[in-house]
Amino acid sequence: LSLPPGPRNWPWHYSPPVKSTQKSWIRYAEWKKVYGPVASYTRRKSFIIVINTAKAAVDLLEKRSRIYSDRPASVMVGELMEFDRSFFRLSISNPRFQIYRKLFHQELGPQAVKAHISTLERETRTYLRNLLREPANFRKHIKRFSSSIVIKIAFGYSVVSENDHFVGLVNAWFDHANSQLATAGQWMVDSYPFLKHLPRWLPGAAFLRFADEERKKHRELLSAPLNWVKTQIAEGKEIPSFASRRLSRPQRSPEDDDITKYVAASIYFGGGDTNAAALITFILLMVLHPEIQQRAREELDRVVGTDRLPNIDDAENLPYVNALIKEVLRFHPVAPLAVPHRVTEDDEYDGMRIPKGSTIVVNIWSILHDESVYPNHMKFDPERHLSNLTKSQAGPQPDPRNYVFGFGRRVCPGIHLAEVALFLAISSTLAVFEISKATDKDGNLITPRVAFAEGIVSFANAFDCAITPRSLAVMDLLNLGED
Ligand code: HEM
Repeated sequence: LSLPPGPRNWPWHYSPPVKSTQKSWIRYAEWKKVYGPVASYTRRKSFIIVINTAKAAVDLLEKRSRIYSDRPASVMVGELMEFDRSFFRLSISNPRFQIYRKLFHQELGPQAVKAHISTLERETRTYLRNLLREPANFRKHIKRFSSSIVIKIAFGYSVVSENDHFVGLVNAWFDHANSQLATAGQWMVDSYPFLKHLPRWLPGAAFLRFADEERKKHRELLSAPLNWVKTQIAEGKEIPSFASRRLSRPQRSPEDDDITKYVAASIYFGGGDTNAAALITFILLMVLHPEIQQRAREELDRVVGTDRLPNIDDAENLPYVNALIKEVLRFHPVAPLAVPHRVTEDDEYDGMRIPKGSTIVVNIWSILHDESVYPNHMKFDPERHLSNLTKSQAGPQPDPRNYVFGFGRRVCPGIHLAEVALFLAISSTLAVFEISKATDKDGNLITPRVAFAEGIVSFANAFDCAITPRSLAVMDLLNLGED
C-alpha cells in the first residue's frame, strides 16, 4: 500500500507549516483539496500524517483509539528536560496514564465540577468588576479569570492582587512549559538519540547544557506551588484543593507526591490559556457582530431578567447563548491543530499505509470549516447550531464540541470545567456589558482584524474595543453574592 499523499520534495530541514506566513491550519486545510482527507509529509526523521476531516479523525483516533492515543516521543523535551511525565506528553503505555485520567475525573468530572461552581461564580464577578474598572485591559482580566480558577482548584490559592507572586510563579512555569513543549521533535537529538551521550564539555553539546538548565528550571517551577501547599498544611491553614487533599493523605509514597505534582500542574497548564483564548475570541467576534450580541442579550433579559447574573442552572434555558458559545469554539478552535498523537502499530486506512510511529496531527480548524458540513463556513453564525434553522438548512450542524476538545483516549479531561467557565463568563459579560468598536483619536471607529497567532493554543492578535456597562442598574449586579 502507498503512504498517504503529500508534498515530498522539501529539503529535510524545511518545515513548511511553521516557516510559511500562512497559518499552519489554513495551509494544511488547503492540502485537503490536493491530497484528500489524509495527507503526509516527512520532517527530519519524523513521518507526519495530517488529518483534515471529521470522518478520518473519528475513524482513526476514536474507533481505533487503542493504537492512536500515544504521544510523539522527544528525547530532548521528554527525556532530557523531563516532560515525559507531564500529562500532555505522557505515553499511554505508562501506568501513570490511567492514574492521571482517574484523578482528573475525580476532581473535574461532570459531577465533581459542581463543587467548583462557587469558585467560578466568584471569579466571574471579579472579572466583571475588573472589566468595568479597566475595560481596555480586557485581555489581562480574561487571563487572570482563567488562571485564578485553575490555581484555586489545583492549589487552593486565591489570587487577590494584580501582580500576584503566585500567579507570576505559575505563569513562569506555563511560559517555560509552553515554549519547550513546542520544540518537541525539532532537536537534532530527537532524530539521533545517541547524541544524548555526548560529553557535556564538547562544544557541540551546548544543547545538553541547555537541557540541563531547563530541567533544573522545570523541577523548581513544578515544586514551588506544591511546597506552598505543604507549608500551609504544616501550619494547619490549608485551603481544600486537589493538591491539599492528595498531600494530606496519611500513607503516601514519593511516587504519589510526584503524581500529585504533575496532575496539579496539568490542571493549571491545561486550563489557564485555553479558556482565555476562547474568551478573547468571543470578545473579538462580539465587536464585529453587534446584532448577534443583541439577540443573545434579549434572550438573557427574557430568561434571567436584569436583577441578577446568569447562573449555571440557566444554561438549559438559553439556546441562543449556547449556540453562540458553540459558534465561538467553531469559528476559531482554541487548539486548531489539537495536540499531536502517535500511532503505535502499523495500520491501513482507506487503501493507505499508516506506518507505526507516525505523528498524527488532526486539523480541528479544517474539520470545523468544512464547507460541506458548515456551509458559508467563514460566517460567524450561531443559528447554525439551532434546531429551528431556516428552510434552506436542515437541522443543527454538528456540535463543534465533539472536535474542539480532541479525540479518543486523549480527549480533554478539562472539558466540563471549560464548559461551565465559558458559559458563566460569556453569559455574564453579555448581561452586563455592551461590546463595540473602539474609536481612534479622530473619532473614527476601528474595525479589528480577524487574525490569530500560531501556537498549540491560538490567541486572537491584539485588538482594541470598547466595553461599556449596559446601564447603571446592571453595575449593582457586580456587588451581589459572596466574595
Ligand atoms: C476551551 C477550553 C479547552 C479546550 C478547547 C481544550 C482542548 C484540548 C485538546 C484539543 C486537547 C488534546 C486532546 C487530544 O490529544 O486529542 C486537550 C488536552 C488536555 N486538556 Fe484541554 N482544553 C480546554 C480546557 C481545558 C481545561 C480547563 C483543563 C484543565 C482544567 C484542560 C486540561 C487538559 C489536559 C490535562 C489535557 C491532556 C490530556 C491527555 O493528554 O491525555 N483543558 N485539551
